[in-house]
Amino acid sequence: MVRALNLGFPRMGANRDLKKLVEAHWAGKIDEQALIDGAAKIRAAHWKIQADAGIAAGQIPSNDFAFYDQMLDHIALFQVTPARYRDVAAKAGASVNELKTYFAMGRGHQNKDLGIDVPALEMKKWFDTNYHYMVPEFEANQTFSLASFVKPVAEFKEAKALGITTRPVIVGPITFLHLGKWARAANKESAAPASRLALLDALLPVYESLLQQLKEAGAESVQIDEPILTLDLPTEEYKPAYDRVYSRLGGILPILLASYFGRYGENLDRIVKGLKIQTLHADLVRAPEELDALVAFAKDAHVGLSLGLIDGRNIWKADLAAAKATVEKVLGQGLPADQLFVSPSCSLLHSPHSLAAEEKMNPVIKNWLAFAVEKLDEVVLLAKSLAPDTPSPEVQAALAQNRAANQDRAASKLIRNDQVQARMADLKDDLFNRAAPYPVRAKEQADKLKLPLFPTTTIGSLPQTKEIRMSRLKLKKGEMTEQAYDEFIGQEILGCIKKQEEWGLDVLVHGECERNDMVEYFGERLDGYVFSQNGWVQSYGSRCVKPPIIFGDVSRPKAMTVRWSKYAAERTEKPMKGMLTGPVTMLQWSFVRNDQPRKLTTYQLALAIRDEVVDLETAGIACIQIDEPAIREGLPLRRSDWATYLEWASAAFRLSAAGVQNATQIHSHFCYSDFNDIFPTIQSLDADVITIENSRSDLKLLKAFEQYGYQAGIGPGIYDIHSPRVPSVEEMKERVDAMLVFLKKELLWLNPDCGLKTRGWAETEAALKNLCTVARQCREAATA
Ligand SMILES: CN1c2c(nc(N)[nH]c2=O)NC[C@@H]1CNc1ccc(C(=O)N[C@@H](CCC(=O)N[C@@H](CCC(=O)N[C@@H](CCC(=O)O)C(=O)O)C(=O)O)C(=O)O)cc1
Ligand SMILES: N[C@@H](CCS)C(=O)O
Ligand SMILES: [Zn+2]
Repeated sequence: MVRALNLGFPRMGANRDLKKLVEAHWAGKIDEQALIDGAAKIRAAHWKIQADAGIAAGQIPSNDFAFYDQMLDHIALFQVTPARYRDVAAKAGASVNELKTYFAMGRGHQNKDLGIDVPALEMKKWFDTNYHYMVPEFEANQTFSLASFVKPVAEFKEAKALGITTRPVIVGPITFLHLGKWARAANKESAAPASRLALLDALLPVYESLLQQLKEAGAESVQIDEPILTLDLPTEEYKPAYDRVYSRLGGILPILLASYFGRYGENLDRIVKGLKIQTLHADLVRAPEELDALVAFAKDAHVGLSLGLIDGRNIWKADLAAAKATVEKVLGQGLPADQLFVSPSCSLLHSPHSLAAEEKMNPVIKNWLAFAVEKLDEVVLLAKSLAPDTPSPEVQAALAQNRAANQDRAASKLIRNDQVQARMADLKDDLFNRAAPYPVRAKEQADKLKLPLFPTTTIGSLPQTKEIRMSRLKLKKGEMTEQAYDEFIGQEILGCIKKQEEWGLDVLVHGECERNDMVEYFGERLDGYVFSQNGWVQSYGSRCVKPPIIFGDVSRPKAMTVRWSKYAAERTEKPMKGMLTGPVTMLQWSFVRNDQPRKLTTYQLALAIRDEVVDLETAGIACIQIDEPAIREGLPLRRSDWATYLEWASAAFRLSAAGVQNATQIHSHFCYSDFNDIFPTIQSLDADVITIENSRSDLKLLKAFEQYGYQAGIGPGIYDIHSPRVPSVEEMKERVDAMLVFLKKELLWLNPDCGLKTRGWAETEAALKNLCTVARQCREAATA
């Protein structure tokens, strides 16, 4: 029998229960025991959903739960907690336990009375997803040991007590080391070895002990996630490491080795071959072309295969007939059915919980979708359809429904817009380029905007207070009229303008208070998009996003932002920045149609944004920012695939921006500063000003701007907004002076990092006042 298997389930719960639980705990509204009990209830509910769906015994994951992040769980489990967090516990005494230390690593910890002020660990994108993980930090002489609370064992036992046999999931040792970094101090000491794999000797015994404990607790197998196997890896270094790890761990428990988000490629032959594993999981949604190689590998190595045929990264119903045909092909090649599993392509962490709560969605489109709970049903249905005996009438009916839904989608008039198609067929080259080169534009912009040296601005959003979010909730529930909501938003924008004028900022923003999210807001206003009521996906910690869904050709029925931008611009003498989300980020942070290449969808988005850019200009907006924070995260995981992506991503941005006059200043923003490997692409965007998140990065990264002779405006964030800490004038001035080593003063803009929406007003106000003081000091120094 081919069996149904799952790799991971979304943690947040049907109603973002985990978010509410941990945030209530952080706010001091519930104690630690209530948090722990609440989390156990969420886990129990999720195991039951999977068991009830029919995921086979032993194929349900455990330890996929985390209060904050799975990598952070491993940091705590292996006691890799950096000393500064252990100091928190020491200073705070008994009031700080393991869980508090865990949250301190996730979100930082401040207690002025006790002299504690530690920022969070670094956070990074999890591969090409919109999920973020906490980066483990290693000392040169790092030691590892199991914490007294062995979470994977505890959760396995917890499920077992509920009558559910699970397979614990752990992040593999090589992925754990690869995704980590050397602590700064270790970096400085030349004693730090070149490769973090040097730490394997110390780490491996801890994994052995963990697997041993899992075995003693009754686990029959373990899932080890090694997603770095989809990356380019230096074989000569990684092959011996993988051999060593899996020969030792594979001797303790049967291993399901899982990689996802792409192909194994040459790593299959060069690294995975010969490893002591029982089953190999492959993402056949991202890499269907790899099937034959996988089957040959599995036969040769006598290894089972988990065929990841149900898309864990998107929300479309699977084509179960095609998936069934794929499995039958594998069976036809002589792989025994009892060594075959059908599964989601990756953990369902990246899928929203369930469609059940979607009461308002167009039922025609809803019928095309599957969220996590529905994906489990697909996996199980696929397994049942492969049973040797004739499928039951229920199975046949469900398969027929699946076929009908996919046929309905393919033939639907809803997905096609002839006007969009006509524009797409007529994309002339000049649409992709500004009328004049940068130096000409810069002069016209300077004449128009008359900005001082070191112009100051922010990245767009200002604090989204509880009051703003509650007003939006009331509007949604019909408890507030649209008129009252609009009046409220108008007042909020006015407040934002007054504050910015008072502090002395040069280019103002309206504050984005009318937006729930920088992608969802636009998705709600574009045709070809549908949005969910409850399709939340974890982004980091307790923060979630609700990606809108692109189901058809994208177009803009009417202006999306002009009303509030114009309103704001008319209420100040200072330039007001229009604020848009760029086409690549719209694509990257949405669920995207899978029936045409992503490039075409991005160009459609670019045309819609282009129309908005032109309308903003017509409305008198002289600076327009097109945010592209996700352009780098969209980079394919394999270097050989980069060039194609970068070419169309850059073209899409230019298509969105190039419709304006020379005197209109196009800004763009990126949430990262390490451009070294894609700098020519950044240059090719031809923006007039770029702002980047930089305060937590090494200033040396700015060297690329000098090296490549960057000539346009550049605003590296001069303070970190991720903490309520207010940076002093001196501290920011020092940072600006250090930046001037790499950047010409004529090009430098002064701004904070992005994301002020997550901050409160008190610290925002104090920090931005200081930032304006720094600008004044810089100007005085430059003219002295
Ligand atoms: C820049 N980032 C973003 C990414 N992706 C996006 N799609 N958007 C981004 O901004 N990826 C990279 C980073 C990730 N960073 C963040 C930062 C912050 C959040 C965040 O704050 N998420 C919020 C949800 C935002 C939202 O949609 N808010 C709605 C309110 C929804 C809601 O919860 N309402 C409550 C009532 C209100 C209340 O009690 O506060 C309810 O319905 O019960 C809105 O403003 O209307 C979060 O809370 O998780 C995400 C990613
Ligand atoms: N304009 C957005 C960009 C976030 S990446 C903001 O300021 O929050
Ligand atoms: Zn950003």
